[in-house]
Amino acid sequence: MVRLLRYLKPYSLPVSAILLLAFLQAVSELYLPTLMADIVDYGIVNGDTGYIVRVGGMMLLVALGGTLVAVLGSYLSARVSVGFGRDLRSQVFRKVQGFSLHDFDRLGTATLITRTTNDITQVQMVVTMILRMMITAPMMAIGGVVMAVSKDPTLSLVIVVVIPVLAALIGLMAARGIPLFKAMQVKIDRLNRVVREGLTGIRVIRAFNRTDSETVRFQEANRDLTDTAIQVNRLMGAMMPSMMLLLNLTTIAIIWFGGLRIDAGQMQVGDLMAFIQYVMQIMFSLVMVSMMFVMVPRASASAVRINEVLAVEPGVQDPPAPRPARGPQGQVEFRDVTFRYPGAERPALEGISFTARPGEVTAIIGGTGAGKTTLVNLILRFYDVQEGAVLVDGVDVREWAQADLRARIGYVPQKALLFTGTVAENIRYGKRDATPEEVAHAAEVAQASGFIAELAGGYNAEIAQGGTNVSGGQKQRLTIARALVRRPQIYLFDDNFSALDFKTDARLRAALRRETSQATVIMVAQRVSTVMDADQIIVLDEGRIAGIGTHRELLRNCDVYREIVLSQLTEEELA
Ligand SMILES: Nc1ncnc2c1ncn2[C@@H]1O[C@H](COP(=O)(O)OP(=O)(O)OP(=O)(O)O)[C@@H](O)[C@H]1O
Repeated sequence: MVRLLRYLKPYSLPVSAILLLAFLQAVSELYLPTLMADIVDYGIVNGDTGYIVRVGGMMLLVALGGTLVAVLGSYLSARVSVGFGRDLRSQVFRKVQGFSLHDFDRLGTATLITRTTNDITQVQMVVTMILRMMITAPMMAIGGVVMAVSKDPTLSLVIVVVIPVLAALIGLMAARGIPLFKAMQVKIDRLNRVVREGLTGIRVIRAFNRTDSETVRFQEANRDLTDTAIQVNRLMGAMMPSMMLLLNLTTIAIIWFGGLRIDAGQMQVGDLMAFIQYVMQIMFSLVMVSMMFVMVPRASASAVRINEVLAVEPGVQDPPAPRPARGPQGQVEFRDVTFRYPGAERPALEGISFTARPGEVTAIIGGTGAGKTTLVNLILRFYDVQEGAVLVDGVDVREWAQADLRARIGYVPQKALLFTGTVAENIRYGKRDATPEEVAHAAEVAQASGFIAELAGGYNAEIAQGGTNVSGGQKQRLTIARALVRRPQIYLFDDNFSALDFKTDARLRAALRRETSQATVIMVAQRVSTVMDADQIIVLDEGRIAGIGTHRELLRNCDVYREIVLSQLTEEELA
């Protein structure tokens, strides 16, 4: 929690102002009962109307001043804590953006969302409280004790009895409340995860008639959170009445003993009235502190979760002095690369060596799980290799600045992903300042212009969240256009052609050949017809290279390739 407070640094000026205002507010509140006591003891007892008016006026002024500083203090602390929350959220978001894919796999998306939103809100709320109470509450408590003792030391014994009872009550509440608050955050995480899966997987859930079981899963998570929230609220609900009971009992005790002292002529009525108010102030400030005791543990549970994210050292980082590229533009080379996912038994890729040259098409073919996507991910440096090296333009990808490396690459992921926005905006994602002509050209090459023209609004047609209002093949072609518009030196196509029919696939590849004649093209594919005219084909089999060559060469000397070809030919012939 304390570590997060450093994000308050930019607000040191308003924070100082808030603390000063809180101090003034406490002084004014502590002064008021004394003025009131004076009115009663001197003004009323002596019947001195002039005195009453004078001191009454002063009371009004002090109260007005107190109100003003309180309003200003609240305003400033609201601004500071909201700003603090905003800064922290963007810091966490920036950090998460820099995560390697390992970090994402390890933490999980649902908890990252809760941590960026709900957890930060918890901390933000406590920051507001701390700002408002850090000065006020101790000052009111200590000042109240001093003032009460100065009014009547003997009657102050009541405080000595009441405070331990109050402390015990607060301790009891904290002991029960803190574990509950910690549990709340974990349960919110769980609910978020269930909701996310339930919403993103809605098609699969419906297709498999699992709506009921998903609803049950949601209800369980929901009920679990609700039960804990009810327990928390029960506790908070019990807290206020018990505190008020104690306050009222204390007032009765003070009036009782104070009355006896007034009877005995040892105390004045005004002083008794002031005394009651001071004791109230002491107890209220202790209640405020107790609220802090309850809120702070919840926020510190959140703070720990936020710090966990901020403390992650991204697995993939830029080198201190990135090396400029040398060698031919766009060349990709794998030098004896071995890569293993954390916790995996065997490497996903082992002893991979090949070179993909500019002006050539390098195709990668292999069964499912052969390691094709992994290979593409290594070129983008989504992961770092354990052995060997991946070189782009003759420089190890670990020595590149990640942004420079990726700026040279036009990547089309296996799972087509579009963003909310128009068709044109989605294509322009590849190049922010692309002209309408460039966008249209990219769409043309990607064989997307035909269906875009048929969309209501054409290039300005809105894409729904996740691209659900276009077909799988159309989505794929838009993601290809997005990569083409960059005109990069390296194209990475991760199995994007299987979603297309044979005719579109062939047309697209012919158009691509013209467009990418100078660039290095690496394409993962499932269909032999897609890879047949590639300059070199790499056959992957269980993470190893089973053969490299042209279609003809491989047919002659690579069993795995021949098997793939035969299996597909038979399928096509049968069809
Ligand atoms: N994030 C990950 N964590 C752990 N193991 C993974 C991860 N991603 C892939 N793997 C494993 O690595 C191996 C290679 O996977 P990869 O996705 O590269 O295969 P692929 O050839 O692209 O398969 P497909 O054609 O089905 O897409 C598989 O055994 C897979 O289970």
